[in-house]
Amino acid sequence: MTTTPVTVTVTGAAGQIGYALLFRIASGQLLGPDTPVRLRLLEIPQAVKAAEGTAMELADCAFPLLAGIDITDDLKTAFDGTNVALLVGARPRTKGMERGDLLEANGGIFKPQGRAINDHAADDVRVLVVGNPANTNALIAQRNAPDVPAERFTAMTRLDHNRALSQLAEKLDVPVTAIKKMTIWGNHSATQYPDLYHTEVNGKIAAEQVEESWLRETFIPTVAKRGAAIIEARGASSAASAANAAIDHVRTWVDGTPEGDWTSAAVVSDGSYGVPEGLISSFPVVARGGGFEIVQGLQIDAFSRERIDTSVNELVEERDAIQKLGLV
Ligand SMILES: NC(=O)c1ccc[n+]([C@@H]2O[C@H](COP(=O)([O-])OP(=O)(O)OC[C@H]3O[C@@H](n4cnc5c(N)ncnc54)[C@H](O)[C@@H]3O)[C@@H](O)[C@H]2O)c1
Ligand SMILES: O=C(O)C[C@H](O)C(=O)O
Repeated sequence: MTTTPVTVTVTGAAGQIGYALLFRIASGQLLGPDTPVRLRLLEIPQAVKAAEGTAMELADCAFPLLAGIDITDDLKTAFDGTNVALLVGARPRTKGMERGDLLEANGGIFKPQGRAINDHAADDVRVLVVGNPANTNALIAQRNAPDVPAERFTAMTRLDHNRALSQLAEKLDVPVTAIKKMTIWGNHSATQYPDLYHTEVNGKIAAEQVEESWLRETFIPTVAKRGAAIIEARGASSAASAANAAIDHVRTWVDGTPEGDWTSAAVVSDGSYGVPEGLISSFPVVARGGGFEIVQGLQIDAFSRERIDTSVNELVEERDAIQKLGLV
């Protein structure tokens, strides 16, 4: 067993995702059964007491791998020496709020967090942004952390990826383990493009095993609008499945993707597949040697091209909006 604990910072720790996430991190599901973790919980002052309650419950679990918990509303303390930063807390969209207002409100959160990560985090810090709008919040944080290698900032589309696996497995009546090379392209929003033209089910292309009408009229909208469907059904946004996807994302990032498969993550574009350089967009990625690499050389048909462009254009608009607001 490694003896030096890894410091994991979770923002929005008193929220619903925080509650579903922290116990799994402390039990070793994020970094494996041999790695002790020290948790740093960041909350706004009004929610620090609730975070303290969660910390009491964490203590009551007597997790052997939990080396300590700090709770704070101070950014420097939260990110001091952090190795893994899970940026979950965000300003939700409320009635009457325009997209620009949402980006501005989140800029007030992710700009200072990016700076604090830049100034205080460990040299090997890895950042996963979960709080919405996740891709653009990640871009704000990344651009405000110029000393941290850009590829350490990612945003979460693993939940969309997992949703796509599950929908396809149900349609074809196969276990999810029969499915490889699923891809989510673009933004974690309703414009995202879940792509079945490269996905393999038992070694054969998935798009050739389903009706085109199902793929276009059922599969894509079901995956892309699943978040809204959960909110409608639960009266609250997805929490346990979002926490699960965050665990999957970091675990894959650290451990690597299995041979012959890939996953989806929103990473800084290097211009691959016509996605403007610097945007944080979802791609098919493999994880190797502790980093994500965009899968190269896939043929993109006209239908997929249009779908990818639509989602990427939305990201371009969000980037332009945050530039105008002086957030990056
Ligand atoms: N990327 C995805 O796939 C995905 C999936 C589900 C939810 N989400 C998003 O994750 C975010 C969190 O969801 P939730 O259900 O846990 O929300 P929640 O409202 O239950 O919790 C959010 C928490 O963040 C805290 N917070 C707000 N501003 C903060 C700040 N500046 N610093 C630290 N903490 C702060 C709040 O006090 C609150 O406790 C939302 O933006 C949601 O839309 C993303
Ligand atoms: O919180 C939301 O708006 C939805 C969430 O991003 C989800 O995909 O479940």
